[in-house]
Amino acid sequence: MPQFTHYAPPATGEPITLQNGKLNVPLHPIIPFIEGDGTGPDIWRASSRVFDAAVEKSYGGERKIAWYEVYAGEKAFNKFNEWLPEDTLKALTEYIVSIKGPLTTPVGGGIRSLNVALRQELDLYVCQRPVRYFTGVPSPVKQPELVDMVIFRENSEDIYAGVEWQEGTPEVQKVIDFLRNEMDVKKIRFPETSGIGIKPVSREGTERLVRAAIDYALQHGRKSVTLVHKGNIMKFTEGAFKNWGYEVAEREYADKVFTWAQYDRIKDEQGSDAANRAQAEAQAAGKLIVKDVIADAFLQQILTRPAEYDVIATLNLNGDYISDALAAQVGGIGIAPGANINYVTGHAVFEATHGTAPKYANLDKVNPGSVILSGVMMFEFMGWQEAADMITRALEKTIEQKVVTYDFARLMEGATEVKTSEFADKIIENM
Ligand SMILES: NC(=O)C1=CN([C@@H]2O[C@H](COP(=O)(O)OP(=O)(O)OC[C@H]3O[C@@H](n4cnc5c(N)ncnc54)[C@H](OP(=O)(O)O)[C@@H]3O)[C@@H](O)[C@H]2O)C=CC1
Ligand SMILES: O=C(O)CCC(=O)C(=O)O
Ligand SMILES: [Mg+2]
Repeated sequence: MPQFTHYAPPATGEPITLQNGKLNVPLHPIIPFIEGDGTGPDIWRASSRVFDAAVEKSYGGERKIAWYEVYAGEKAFNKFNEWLPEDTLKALTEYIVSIKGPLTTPVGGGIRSLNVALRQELDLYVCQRPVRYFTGVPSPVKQPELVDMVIFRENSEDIYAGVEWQEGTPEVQKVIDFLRNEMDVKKIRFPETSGIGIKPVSREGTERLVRAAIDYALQHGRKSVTLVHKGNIMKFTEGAFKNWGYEVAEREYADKVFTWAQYDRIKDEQGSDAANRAQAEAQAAGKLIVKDVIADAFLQQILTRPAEYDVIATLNLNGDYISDALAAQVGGIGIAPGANINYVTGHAVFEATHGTAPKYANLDKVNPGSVILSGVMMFEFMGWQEAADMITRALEKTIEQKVVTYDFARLMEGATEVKTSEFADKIIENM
């Protein structure tokens, strides 16, 4: 057990451990949580009551979470003069499964984004974000129920790695000189006034992400995994992501998948009819289809043909944009959950897709649904399926009763608008 300097774990409760690649969850697991900034405290107060009630009602007192508050963001800075204290990293590492609210990005600090820093420190290489429709939620599209996707966003590489240099600094000048003088780069349009960012995308990073997406799809009986990329332009990063994705699928899942790369090879050698036949046979045999689409086409097709997409594997920045776009399509960011996971070490930090929504801080106003559904994902990850299902059913019922927070109420006819805390009360009542 590591030594904690400022805040120690609760006296009762036991750690979750990893044994032979499987999580071992005790009856009273210690689970660290970060309340979050802005609307985080309002949302956490409401969500944690829902979690405790679901566990109590599902297991009659036999199981109970020992919550362990750890600090990051503004609360950590105000208490300890640090944005991301060492104790927090130790706790998230030691106790394996944790949950957090949204965190503000410090202005002018050394840390670019606390969220990205957490993902990098724990090497949480998958950002997993399921997107489905809940009956009754106001949506801007005609058939939101056709959206049922799970995004696997690469969480450790890409332009998000933060390798960039500011315009006008000696550092950026050095990089530009290197590119021009040693790498024969002639295409930087305004070299004297450019900032430069570097986009690393690796074979290992791609393979572990695509592996996680395929494993998930196979375990959950999904029909396809789509690699979303902009490889026609960024050939050695996003294009390589596509190629490496197909390679790992064919190499490691040969008897379980049929890829569009295979389709193309059959088409080249034997013609379209043979390729279509091969794909139809693979589908009839229950094989998972691994396909790809260019990111801009994907963003229009999720609106025009959402039923064609299922599990999505994509790079970091594409995944960030796609998460919010799909969340909006099924009714908004207020109910968009997520998780940052390392499927090898078992480490997982659950969190909403949205940010701190600072203009609503301390108004007890915003929708806690995203964090509540992130908790559902956490319970599923822990194998506490009964608690997860109880929350999902109660949330569905509450929305069907049109008891909703402001974000849904403003778009729904006949809705009863409630506060964050009252929404949680109603969910608990509906359990
Ligand atoms: N993982 C994380 O911790 C993340 C942190 N951030 C950080 O959050 C801060 C604010 O970012 P910003 O770009 O404003 O994005 P936000 O997601 O915080 O807010 C944008 C808008 O989304 C809507 N919204 C967000 N959360 C909710 C909710 N729970 N219920 C209902 N509506 C909601 C609101 O819309 P409306 O105005 O229409 O009511 C809000 O104004 C930044 O510092 C950013 O870096 C951002 C993303 C993720
Ligand atoms: O860390 C941040 O401020 C933004 C992160 C983000 O937008 C996301 O994870 O979706
Ligand atoms: Mg985002």
